[in-house]
Amino acid sequence: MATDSPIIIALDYPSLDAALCMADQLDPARCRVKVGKELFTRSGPAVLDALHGRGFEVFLDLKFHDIPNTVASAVQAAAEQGVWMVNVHASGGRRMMEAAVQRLEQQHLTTHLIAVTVLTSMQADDLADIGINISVKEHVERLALLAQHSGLQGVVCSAQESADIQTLCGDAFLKVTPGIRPTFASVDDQQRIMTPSAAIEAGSTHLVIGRPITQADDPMAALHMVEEELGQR
Ligand SMILES: O=C(O)c1cc(=O)[nH]c(=O)n1[C@@H]1O[C@H](COP(=O)(O)O)[C@@H](O)[C@H]1O
Repeated sequence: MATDSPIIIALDYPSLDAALCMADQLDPARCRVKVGKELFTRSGPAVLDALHGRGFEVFLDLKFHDIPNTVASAVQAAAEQGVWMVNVHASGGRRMMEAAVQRLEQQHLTTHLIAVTVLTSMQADDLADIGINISVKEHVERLALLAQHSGLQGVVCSAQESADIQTLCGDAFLKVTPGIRPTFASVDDQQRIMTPSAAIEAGSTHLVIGRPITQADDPMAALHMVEEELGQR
């Protein structure tokens, strides 16, 4: 079931049962869901089947980063399981990203392929630690352009960079932004954050939201507040 909502709920849970308990409270007409490393490592492809069976479009967030052939094969495996979106790390480089794009094209697979630029938990000093001595903004811009030139459909970035990327890469290029923090939520381990409405205003096409909803005392009330902030309810 396709939805127009920009909201993607991060199902960061340690078991299939816990993830499905949350999914069963959600409506696939009102949001998409994201399966990440913890849940997929514990539950395997069964979680994808269960979520697809409930009508959800799924973002499989495994952030592949490896040699080109390995990443192309992993992206193909994800797409063959019918996921709506899958991601790689842009820092894996042009040849890695191009190999993944080519593989999807060769296999006639239409899964959206996007690239992580700089993780939303990172700041300039984290980049300096790994030998990158330019600003977060410059590095995100560089990786977004590289992803676009490699044929990807968009990037994962912080909403703080959405406006820049919109200017550089255009409206149609997807800006999938975690680090979303409604005013009622705690910041947790995120660094480059924005509220849902500010993120959309800045040009984000999709908002990834986890703990502010999944760890709320009343997750459905928290989701409702986000939808109200976005003028969806
Ligand atoms: O690719 C991602 O989804 C991702 C990239 C990034 O830069 N930052 C980031 O937080 N994420 C994911 O987005 C989700 C954010 O969750 P919360 O911080 O709980 O809202 C987590 O599942 C992260 O793994």
